[in-house]
Amino acid sequence: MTEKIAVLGAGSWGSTLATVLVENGHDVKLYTNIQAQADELNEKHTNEHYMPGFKYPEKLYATTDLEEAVDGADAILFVVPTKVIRLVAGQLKDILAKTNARPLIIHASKGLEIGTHKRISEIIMEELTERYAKGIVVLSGPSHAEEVAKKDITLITAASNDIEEAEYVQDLFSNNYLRIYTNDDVIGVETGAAFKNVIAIGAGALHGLGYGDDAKAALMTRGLAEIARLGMAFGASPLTFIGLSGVGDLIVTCTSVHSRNWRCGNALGQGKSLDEVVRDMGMVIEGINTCEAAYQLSQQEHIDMPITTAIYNVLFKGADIKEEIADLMGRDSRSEIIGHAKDIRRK
Ligand SMILES: NC(=O)C1=CN([C@@H]2O[C@H](COP(=O)(O)OP(=O)(O)OC[C@H]3O[C@@H](n4cnc5c(N)ncnc54)[C@H](O)[C@@H]3O)[C@@H](O)[C@H]2O)C=CC1
Ligand SMILES: O=C(CO)COP(=O)(O)O
Repeated sequence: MTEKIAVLGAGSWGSTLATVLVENGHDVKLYTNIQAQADELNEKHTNEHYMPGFKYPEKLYATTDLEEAVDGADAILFVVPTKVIRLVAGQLKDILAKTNARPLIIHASKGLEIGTHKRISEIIMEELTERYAKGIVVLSGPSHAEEVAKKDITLITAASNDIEEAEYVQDLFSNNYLRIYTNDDVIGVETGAAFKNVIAIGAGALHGLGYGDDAKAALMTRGLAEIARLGMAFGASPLTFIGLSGVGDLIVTCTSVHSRNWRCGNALGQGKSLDEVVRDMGMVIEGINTCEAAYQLSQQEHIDMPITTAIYNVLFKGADIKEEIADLMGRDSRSEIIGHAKDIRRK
C-alpha cells in the first residue's frame, strides 16, 4: 500500500529515511527550512553539505512549505535536531489545527530537551496533544545515514505503546537492507538513544588521546551501566538496554568514524576546542546538549553518573580530559551490579 509521508528535516538522516520510504513505494514530501537545499534536492537530486556524493531518487520532492509537506499525510516523521523539536511541533500544530487531520507521528531524533529534560516523544505530544496526533512511534537503533544510503545492512527498532502502530512503521520502512524490530518500551528506547551520544563523545576522546581497546571497552560497558541506571529511574525496562537501541547503538556510535559524537570526542582528545569542533562539524552533535541535560538530571535525581559528569566537566567547565580520567580511576572501589531504580539513588 502506498502511504503519504511527510519527513520533517532534510539533514543526513531525514533525507536518507525519506529515500528509504520513496524506494519502498511511498509518496514522500521532505520538508526543509532552507530554500537552497530544497532547490538542490529537487533540481540536482543531491544534498552535498549533509550527504556528499549521494544521489537521491528523482521522485523525492523537497519543499520549504510545511503546510504543503504535511497536506494529506498519513504519517509525519520528525528528524530535526532535538533543540528544534518543540519549535517544529508547534508549527505543525498550527497547521493541523486548520484541518481535521490526525496523522500518526514518527520520530527518529535522539536527545533530551535542555531545562525540561523531556524525551522527544514527550515534547511532541505535549505540543500536538492527542487532538492532532493519532499516536507516536520512535525509530531508533544503530544506523548511520552514510551506510543506510549505500544500502548496507541495518537493523533498528520501532517503539510504541501501541504495538499496531509500531507494526505499521515496521512495514513502512522494512526492505532487504533495513530490518525493523518492534518494541513497546518507548522510555527505554528513547533514553538509550539519547545517552549513548554522550558516552560516544567519551569514546572518541579516548581514541584521540591514544588509549587502547581495553579502555574503550571499559567506557562502553560502564557507560551502558550509567545509561541503564538513569533509564530505569525513568521507568525503562533494563532489558531494552541490551537491545538494538541500547547496546547496539552504543557500539556503533562509540566505534564508527561516521559518528559525529565520536568525531567530536576524537577532536577534543587531539586538543581541539569545543567551539572549533562544533564549527567544523557543520552538523548536529546531539551528545553535547544531552550531556548537559543528563548531568542536570543526575544531580536532580541523585543518580550516580560519574562518566557523564566527567564528560560534562570537559565540555562545559574546560576540565582536562586526562585529569577527569584519573579522577574516575581513583574513585572508591565498588560492586559492578547496576541495581534497580530504587537502589541506585545516592544516599
Ligand atoms: N545522521 C545519522 O546517521 C543519524 C541521525 N539521527 C538523529 O537524527 C536527528 C537529525 O540528525 P541529522 O539528520 O544527522 O542532522 P543534520 O545535522 O545532518 O541535519 C539537521 C537538519 O535539520 C534541519 N533543521 C534545523 N532546524 C530546522 C527547523 N527549524 N525546521 C526544519 N529543519 C530544520 C537542518 O536544516 C538540517 O537539514 C538527530 O537527533 C540525530 O541524533 C539518528 C540516527 C542516525
Ligand atoms: O545515532 C546515530 C547512529 O545510530 C548517529 O550518531 P551520530 O549523531 O553520532 O552521528
